[in-house]
Amino acid sequence: MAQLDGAEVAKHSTSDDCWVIVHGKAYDVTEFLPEHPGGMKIILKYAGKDATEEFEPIHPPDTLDKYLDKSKHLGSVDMKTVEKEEKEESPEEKERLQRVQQVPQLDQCYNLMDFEAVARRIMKKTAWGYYSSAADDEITLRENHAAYHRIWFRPRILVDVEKVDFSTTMLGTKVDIPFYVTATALGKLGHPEGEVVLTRAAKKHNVVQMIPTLASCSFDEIMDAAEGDQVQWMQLYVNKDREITRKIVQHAEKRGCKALFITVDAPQLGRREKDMRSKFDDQGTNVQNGQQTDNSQGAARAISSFIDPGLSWKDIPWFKSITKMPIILKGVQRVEDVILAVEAGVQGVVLSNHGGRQLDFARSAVEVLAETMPRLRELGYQDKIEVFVDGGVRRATDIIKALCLGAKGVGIGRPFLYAMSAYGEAGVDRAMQLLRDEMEMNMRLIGCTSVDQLNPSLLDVSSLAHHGTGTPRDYLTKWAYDPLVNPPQRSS
Ligand SMILES: Cc1cc2c(cc1C)[n+](S(=O)(=O)[O-])c1c(=O)[nH]c(=O)nc-1n2C[C@H](O)[C@H](O)[C@H](O)COP(=O)(O)O
Repeated sequence: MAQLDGAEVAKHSTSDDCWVIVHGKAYDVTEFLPEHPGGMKIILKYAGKDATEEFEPIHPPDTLDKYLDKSKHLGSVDMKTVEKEEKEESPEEKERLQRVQQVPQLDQCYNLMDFEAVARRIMKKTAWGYYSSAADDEITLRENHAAYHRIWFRPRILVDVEKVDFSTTMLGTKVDIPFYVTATALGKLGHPEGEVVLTRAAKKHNVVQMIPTLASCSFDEIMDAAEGDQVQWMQLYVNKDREITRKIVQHAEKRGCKALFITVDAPQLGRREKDMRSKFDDQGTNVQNGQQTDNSQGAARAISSFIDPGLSWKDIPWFKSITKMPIILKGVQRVEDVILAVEAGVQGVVLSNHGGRQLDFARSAVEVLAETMPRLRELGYQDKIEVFVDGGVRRATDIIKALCLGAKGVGIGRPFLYAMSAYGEAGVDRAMQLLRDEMEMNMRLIGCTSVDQLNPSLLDVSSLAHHGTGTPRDYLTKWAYDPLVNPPQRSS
């Protein structure tokens, strides 16, 4: 079949007749336009043109093969005949590219928050907006990390802590350190290779990677990037069309995924205003000219219209009928639902509020954990289910606190995205190594040599449930004795 000419494709550039080019091939998307989850405007912006750069971070490469009828695949395009759009870099983009040139040396990152600081300065606005955003006023986003600061250690002393081993098992898989890479969508917003960067770093540190439904890479690309007996889990957003969900789950099991994490806290994706704002700007929608603004709610809403808000406990038996993989409910937020999960016969829960991206003012996972484990022990359920937490974990002390309270392990999201976005695989590798070094030191300092010694007696959680009550200002110290504020006056 002769190659299509760029000028020919350019003729099809209206909402009644719309062709786009992706990865050197032309597609007739006219009938698909009204169904596009991200709205029509973003496609029409590239009507008759090459849309690859915009398409790439949001859609796995096999998207068009999977979801666009073959009759709309028009064949390859002679890209030499496609007019290149001269993109004038905005002043902000010029400044950002300068900051990229001045990125700090990787070994100047000493903790996970350093990666966030660098990523914030160098990431594209859309990417930073999507990764960093959380729901509404982002109270829960901040509470997720702050809650760990309300837990204090009661360390043991005079324990021989020369040999420390913090390996453990999660859902039957032996891991070197009790965290896993949790599911976070759209990896290619931060790095051109996307989620496979996390796969390689997870292999190096023998930690598990959870593959997101909404990955930029295709599921098979991420599975293929795994090496040897590397373990990966599948995170699932349940589709309204259960046949699609069945196919995804059974394919994941066939490919060797070792567990199915069903996300249950997102019947609708949360309202993430930073994400919405950046999408709004990037589309150059000019509300001043009275145009109907695109109602795309940012990347999140654009990619999630398929999620079934009707998912409920009555669906669990169906999931157990279509897969032998252990089933874990990700996004449980109260002990009553953990008990229902045990009674529904699932193998685990992740206590999580989606990194604060869903219901604002949901409690932190670690607070729910402190409520849950004593109740499970009362009911004799503590060995019937594996309990994980995620959200706001930024230090090994956070991991140790969660394990002392009874978690099997913790999921970590944004820090690895930021490390990947700023420094690629080397960044994720360093982030994991930093956590490993912190784990070794802090296990020693609390007087433990293995994970099974971690228990609630090592913690003081008496402040944990006190949300946001700071300690009263000690003005006496501040004003009367603080030499920086009131330097001693020379006596006359
Ligand atoms: C940061 C982030 C988190 C996402 C995430 C995308 C990003 C950029 N996405 S989302 O687009 O739909 O919201 C997912 C997702 O695909 N599926 C999911 O189960 N959790 C998703 N989460 C939540 C994630 O699995 C953890 O619950 C959360 O990241 C833990 O908090 P930290 O980021 O503070 O570690």
